[in-house]
Amino acid sequence: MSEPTARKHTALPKARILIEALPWLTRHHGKTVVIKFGGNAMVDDELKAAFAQDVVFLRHAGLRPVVVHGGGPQISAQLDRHGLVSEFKAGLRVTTDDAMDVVRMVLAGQVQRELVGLLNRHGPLAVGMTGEDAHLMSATKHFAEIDGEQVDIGRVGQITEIDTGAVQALLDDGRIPVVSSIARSADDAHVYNVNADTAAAALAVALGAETLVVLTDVEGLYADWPNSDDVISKLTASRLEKLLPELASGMVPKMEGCLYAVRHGVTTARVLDGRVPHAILLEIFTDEGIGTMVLPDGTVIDQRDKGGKGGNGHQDNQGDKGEDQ
Ligand SMILES: Nc1ncnc2c1ncn2[C@@H]1O[C@H](COP(=O)(O)OP(=O)(O)O)[C@@H](O)[C@H]1O
Ligand SMILES: CC(=O)N[C@@H](CCC(=O)OP(=O)(O)O)C(=O)O
Repeated sequence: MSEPTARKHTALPKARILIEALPWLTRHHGKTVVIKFGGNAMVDDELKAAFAQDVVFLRHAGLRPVVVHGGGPQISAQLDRHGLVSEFKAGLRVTTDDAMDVVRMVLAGQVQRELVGLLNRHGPLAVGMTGEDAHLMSATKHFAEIDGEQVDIGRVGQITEIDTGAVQALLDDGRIPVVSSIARSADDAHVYNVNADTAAAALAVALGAETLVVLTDVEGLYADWPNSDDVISKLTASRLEKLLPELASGMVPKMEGCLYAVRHGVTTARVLDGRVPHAILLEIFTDEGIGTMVLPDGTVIDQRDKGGKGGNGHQDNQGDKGEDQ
């Protein structure tokens, strides 16, 4: 009759793992988390399935997850099939009227549908929408700024207004909104292409989210990219602001989005490696913080403050203290 005891012992590590999550479950319960799922982190089927599991896990753990997705590589591939070139200026796609049709078709008709399908394998949870639906995102024309000049990049929008009503209703109903980064035009009958990082950050602020999570295809924000692969584990808004001019194109909208989010009420913004399976669960529910965490200025971070504001396994990065306080 010793078997039940032996079985209990073998299961103990699992219990420890669950208990490790307890402070995080307590802290995040009922909180809104906006997750940006990016194009380059989105190309592997196993990773996509793991991402969907993580988001459903968050929902069942009592959080209110909202997914905003990109699809840059998928858009570029489809434009190529149509014989249209992909050109980026200041990190944004130059979007002609023809290209806009393709962007909308790929994001809303292909990428979003796939994500909704993956999430709904776990139950009737995900509902897809674009920024056009129920006036979720309104935008006006955005001009890229290159060397101090305003450059016309076509139908690229800057968000002017967010109406969170439909998203809040879905969240209140226990659903997982999956949002494509296309905005309705505030001034004509057409739509605008919005960078998905920017859209996710704006939505996180409008929803009063606790956390913005941006998945990408690198470990996090590198301190001296491309010369070194030292990841900045944690930094404050002011330090990030100083680093922004040194960042290269793909990271610019991500880190600008993180900065905007923490400067407008979001408690933490995190950039995570979407190539790591279950990166979201590791980040949110374990002591091993991964990736880069951006915190509002003046946040006091204590490694022992498990489950407290900003206190998971993220190590202080040198130079992070003092200059930002
Ligand atoms: N300081 C930096 N730290 C990390 N990545 C950087 C940095 N500066 C530029 N990058 C580049 O930004 C890329 C991420 O942006 P992007 O490819 O647009 O991501 P996604 O497709 O996930 O939205 C990285 O693959 C890297 O090449
Ligand atoms: C204006 C602009 O550049 N829009 C992006 C929208 C998709 C996106 O942001 O996708 P990723 O997150 O995968 O890069 C684009 O057309 O590629």
